[in-house]
Amino acid sequence: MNLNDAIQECWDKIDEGQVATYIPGLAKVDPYQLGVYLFDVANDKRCQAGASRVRFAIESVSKVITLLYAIERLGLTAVEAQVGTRQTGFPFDTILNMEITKETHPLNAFINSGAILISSLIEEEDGQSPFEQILNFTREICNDPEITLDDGIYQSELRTGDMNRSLAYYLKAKGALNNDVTTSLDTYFKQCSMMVTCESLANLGAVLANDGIAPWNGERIISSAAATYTKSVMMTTGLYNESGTYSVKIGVPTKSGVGGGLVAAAPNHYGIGIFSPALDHAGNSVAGLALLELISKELKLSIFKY
Ligand SMILES: NC(=O)CC[C@H](N)C(=O)O
Repeated sequence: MNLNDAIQECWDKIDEGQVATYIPGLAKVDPYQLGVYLFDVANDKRCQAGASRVRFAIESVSKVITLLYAIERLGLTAVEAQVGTRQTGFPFDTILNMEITKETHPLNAFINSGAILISSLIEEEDGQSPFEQILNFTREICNDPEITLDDGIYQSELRTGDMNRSLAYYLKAKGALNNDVTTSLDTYFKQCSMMVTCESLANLGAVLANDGIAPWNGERIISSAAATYTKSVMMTTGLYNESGTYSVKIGVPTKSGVGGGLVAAAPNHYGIGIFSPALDHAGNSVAGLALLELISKELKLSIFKY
């Protein structure tokens, strides 16, 4: 398929969304950007188009990476004991996700409470802070040594992160947080502020699509069980309350971030990274999802159909 034509076809969708304004560093981003990077795992081919080399804040796509890292460090059983795999009927950052259900543990790892909890599971090791370990792991699984923290975004997250603070204190009050509130939140804010490209996310998707093995060098980065678990959770909760909508429309495990990034992993086929910062009401990239839908249909990627 011609990716440039696909971008043209989805371009007008940008006008249906808005960049995230609740984090000032993201409000400044030009909405008129759409980029894609495709990593064909089966045939070891890559192609890209549009704003595929632009760096943007990873935001909630980092929740995939910290989940994988926590599973690698603690084991799947230990992580499953701390966080659920259920959908929520509420936005990703609300305390209702925990208060309504009266559960001690967050419903899943991709709402903010679940992600803060996962970040709290990672402990300082060999003098490396939890964030330093996450950054190193991100560079490895995204095959991108140039990923760094953007201080402007990080400061922005700190300034406007009171909702996340309330979630962390709530978790602490319930006895669910594994580290102190300050460290857990700092790790979370920093992981959201890492700067990636479509290629970095396509590489992450490619590892997941390839059952945990990096297709660029044949080395296993994560266990098969971690890859399977994470893809399942991406399918059911990766696009928040719209996960069901896109399960039907796209049918590929996908995770979004409010920086406009999307990572998709089509098992045994493709790792896909997409960037377009204008978001829908749920916090998902509007043009990005339109483009992913087009790609999924064209390349026959839905896991439910083929
Ligand atoms: N959905 C997202 O990408 C949210 C991440 C953002 N840093 C927040 O905590 O609100």
